Amino acid sequence: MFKVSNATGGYGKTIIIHDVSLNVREGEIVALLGRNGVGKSTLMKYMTAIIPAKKGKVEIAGCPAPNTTFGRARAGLGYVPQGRFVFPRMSVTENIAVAAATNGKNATMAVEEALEEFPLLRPKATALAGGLSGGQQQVLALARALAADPCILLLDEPTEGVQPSIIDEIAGTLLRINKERGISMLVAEQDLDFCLSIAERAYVMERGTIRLETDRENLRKDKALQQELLGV
Ligand SMILES: Nc1ncnc2c1ncn2[C@@H]1O[C@H](COP(=O)(O)OP(=O)(O)OP(=O)(O)O)[C@@H](O)[C@H]1O
Repeated sequence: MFKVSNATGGYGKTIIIHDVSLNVREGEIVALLGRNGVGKSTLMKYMTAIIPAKKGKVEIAGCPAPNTTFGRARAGLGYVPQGRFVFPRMSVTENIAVAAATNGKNATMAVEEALEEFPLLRPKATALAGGLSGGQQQVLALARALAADPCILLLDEPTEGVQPSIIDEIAGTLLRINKERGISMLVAEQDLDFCLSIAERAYVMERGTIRLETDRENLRKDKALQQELLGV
């Protein structure tokens, strides 16, 4: 349902990702693992058309993806970037309303749905997003992405800067959304345990390429692989 073929791109003349191909099937949660700097975020920026493609193609729900970031969002590609990038000077509800507008959704309804789905945001509804904790901003970034009704969600290091006690909650939330709404997910991470708790399948990146594709059981068992590719 989401497919990337021969993705090659980077910044200016510097190519960071080389011939990357992967797919996420309907209803699946797939991890994109790799050490710092291997190109996970760059690949996500390629998928969302934030950086231009030198080569390769992206398909969303079986159709060629539009060329622009906005077009891809409208085609059903949701994105929670690394560092979350909530709009800090907007309130929680304004952050959600802006995202709903992307898809021509009724903003009031989208805000109510989000507050229903993520009750911890309700007491903060009128607070500025910039004043929330890391975990709360992560939840807001997720709520914002969901407000546009994506069919596939890309999450870039959702556990980064989040207290360990909240990481399990984020895992539970992603599993619930996946199950209840059937949204497929690709999750870029360095946190192996987090990935093992949510993803059935994983791609492991090394130096801008996919080094291997594996499943949860193999990844869990293969300590040598964990050490070599992830340093854990
Ligand atoms: N805006 C940019 N301009 C130039 N080079 C960049 C830019 N962003 C990232 N890079 C380079 O691209 C390479 C891959 O970085 P990227 O952030 O994609 O890796 P990553 O696997 O997501 O790592 P991390 O876990 O640290 O986010 C690195 O060498 C990085 O220095």
